[in-house]
Amino acid sequence: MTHFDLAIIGSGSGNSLITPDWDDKKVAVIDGGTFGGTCLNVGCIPTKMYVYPAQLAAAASDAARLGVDVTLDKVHWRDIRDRIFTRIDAISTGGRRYRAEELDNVTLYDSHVRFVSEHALETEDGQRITADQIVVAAGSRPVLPNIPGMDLPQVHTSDTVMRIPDLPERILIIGGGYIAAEFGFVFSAFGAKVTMAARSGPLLRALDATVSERFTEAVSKQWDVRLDTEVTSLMENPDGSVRASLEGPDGASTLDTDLVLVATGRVPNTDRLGIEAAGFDLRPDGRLAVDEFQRLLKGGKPVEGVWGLGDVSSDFQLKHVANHEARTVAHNLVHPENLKASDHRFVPAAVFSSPQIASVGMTEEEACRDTEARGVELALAVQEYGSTAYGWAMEDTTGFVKLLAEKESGKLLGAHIMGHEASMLIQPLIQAMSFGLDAASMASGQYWIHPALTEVVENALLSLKTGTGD
Ligand SMILES: Cc1cc2nc3c(=O)[nH]c(=O)nc-3n(C[C@H](O)[C@H](O)[C@H](O)COP(=O)(O)OP(=O)(O)OC[C@H]3O[C@@H](n4cnc5c(N)ncnc54)[C@H](O)[C@@H]3O)c2cc1C
Ligand SMILES: NC(=O)c1ccc[n+]([C@@H]2O[C@H](COP(=O)([O-])OP(=O)(O)OC[C@H]3O[C@@H](n4cnc5c(N)ncnc54)[C@H](O)[C@@H]3O)[C@@H](O)[C@H]2O)c1
Repeated sequence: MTHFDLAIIGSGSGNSLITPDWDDKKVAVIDGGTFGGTCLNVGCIPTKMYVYPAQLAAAASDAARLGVDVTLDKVHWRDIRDRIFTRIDAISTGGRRYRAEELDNVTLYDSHVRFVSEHALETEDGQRITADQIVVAAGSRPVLPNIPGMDLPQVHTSDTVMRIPDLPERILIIGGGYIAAEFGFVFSAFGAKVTMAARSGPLLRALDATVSERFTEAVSKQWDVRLDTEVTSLMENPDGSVRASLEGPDGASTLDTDLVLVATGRVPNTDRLGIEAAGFDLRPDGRLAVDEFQRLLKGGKPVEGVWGLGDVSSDFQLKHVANHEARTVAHNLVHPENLKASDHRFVPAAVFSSPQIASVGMTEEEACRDTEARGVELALAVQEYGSTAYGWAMEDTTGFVKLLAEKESGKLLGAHIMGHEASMLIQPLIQAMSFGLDAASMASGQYWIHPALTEVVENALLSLKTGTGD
């Protein structure tokens, strides 16, 4: 048995916990998968490294609208793939080497571990690790629906699809959430024929209804979207392609495809952690229960010295949230007398598809419920990109900013943007919500560069006509 001051399960966001505070202490980092976790190896970073060239490829077909003929000659899938993973694999390998070989106080275990009690873990080969403090940062993994044929080699998840040898001619994407939306765009921009089977319509239905409806409408022009459609089985054809059986609003049909991407959500990795041996509380969806200080709970009470962060315990499966929670834990590990709480009030998210989407705060439905319950009036504005000078320059017909605020106070409740660089345009709105800036002061208390696209945000704020306006 080896005892540590700190043991961290998971080298994704967990890896950032080893601050200089631990230089003189014994730390174990334990990871049974690829060093660096999801975001680096199979998540945010490689996907966005595909999204950017996909935007370049897609620009070719859009340019003619503006009087510029651009032809897309070829997408070099292998070159793109190798450029991406040469960079990423080196970061993962270098990070692993640093932890494994270059720090005297850190021991790296390349193994899955399970809890055997509150403060004790066991590796796959039976080594016991105990620690004064344990952080569970074990992430999540793709969930595979129970469909016959899921085990065919042509069936991929986001874990494997980015490393395939060649761009498929036809791809069937099962699911209508974030991963489906991003890969739908990448593969379609690269020239594959994309079909998306979404069990329930419209796509991205967890987002604000206007976004979800208008996104579904926009991408239905780019790829074949089948709403309210279940994939009931997958079978291999003699030529190596796959025949999918679909059950949709018009009844049963079949579809031949070369590759299937399953994007039907992710489950927290708690089922492989021996949680029952330690008795920690789980949420109904399998996440570890934590309090606002990121302490694991047992019987509803915080457990001394055991913490959870990121996808394994969070309400949000987002890297910036995992990073925020890691900063909370990093502080709390060394300041037990002055615990800091995580702040989940204004968590933004972006979907890097085309059109791009970004949102923060309440959806319209949530804001209606919230304002009604509090007896205050709701102000709502939708401003089209096409109503601003930059929107004219782009001949934009799909982009918009939707804002929700309390009418009298001008307090912003939600912001939803769809269109060019939505993930950047939303940042001042996140800032306003985080620091309590009301809509009218934000609109008129600063210059907005003319004729930048940010004017669409300025005009949306002005359109809200909230009580604090002139
Ligand atoms: C395709 C895709 C695209 C994404 N894009 C974005 C994006 O653009 N923006 C965004 O904010 N988020 C994005 N996300 C989500 C983001 O990647 C995750 O929220 C984030 O990486 C979670 O970090 P984590 O530290 O909680 O877990 P991880 O980074 O997954 O780390 C968990 C680690 O724990 C290890 N582990 C698990 N169980 C055990 C065990 N029992 N013993 C030992 N080790 C174990 C795993 O091997 C893994 O390395 C994306 C996700 C995917 C899949
Ligand atoms: N840009 C980003 O921030 C980003 C990008 C990718 C992933 N992520 C994170 O990863 C998480 C997982 O992504 P995801 O797209 O897999 O999940 P998701 O929750 O966004 O979407 C899952 C989709 O699958 C559908 N579905 C579920 N079971 C199904 C079944 N049996 N058959 C058909 N459809 C089914 C759901 O209706 C939903 O449309 C996201 O929720 C997000 O938090 C973030």
